[in-house]
Amino acid sequence: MKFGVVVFPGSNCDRDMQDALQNDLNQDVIMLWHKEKDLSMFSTEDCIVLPGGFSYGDYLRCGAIARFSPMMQSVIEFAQKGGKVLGVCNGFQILCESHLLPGVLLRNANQQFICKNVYLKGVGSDKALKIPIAHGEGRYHADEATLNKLEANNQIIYRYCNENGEITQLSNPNGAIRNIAGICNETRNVFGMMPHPERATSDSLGNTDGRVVLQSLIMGVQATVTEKAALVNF
Ligand SMILES: NC(=O)CC[C@H](N)C(=O)O
Repeated sequence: MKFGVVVFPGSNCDRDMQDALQNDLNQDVIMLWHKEKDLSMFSTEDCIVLPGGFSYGDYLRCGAIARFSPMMQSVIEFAQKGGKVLGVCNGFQILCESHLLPGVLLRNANQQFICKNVYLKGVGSDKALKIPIAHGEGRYHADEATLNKLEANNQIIYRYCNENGEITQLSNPNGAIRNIAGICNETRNVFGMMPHPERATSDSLGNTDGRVVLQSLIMGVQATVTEKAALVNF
């Protein structure tokens, strides 16, 4: 499995993602400039990553301009063929703006940029993962019908929780509806999350919980059997 990491003007987590995948998880990584369009070196077993950052300075809405980059047309076609796509933070915002994932990311409830460690729970898992967030527009929102569909299809992959894995209002850092931190599409090949697993993959960073998240992409498994069911195509 190969990874392609798309670099937009204003991306700032592209090198972190490359480093985490290459050096901490021993994967092949190709960096892709957003003005390019060629994804012919990737098969549908591979994964294109849209990293975090401030593409186009977050003008209009986060991700609203990056969505029109030439590379995004190829990413959309790649996803439609069943190729795997992961969007982290700004990448998640771009995936929602591109309609590869349902819903939107709104300004945080407290109107502040929030940069801290939070806890996440994978669907069906008891273990809380400690992963950093760093965003100003991370409050996931969708209409009731979409949310009910996401729940029914097990598409809500990660929710904010407390240290003990309890999903509470206090453990929700940005006011995201139903504590949603990450979702996947119906066909389970496009995945977006606000927290940054690539910032938590090495002992030198003092946290390796992000490895569980990225490993699930690589191995096609999640930490638990239930999570595996939820991420069946990963
Ligand atoms: N770390 C990031 O990707 C930041 C995302 C986006 N620019 C925001 O502030 O919401």
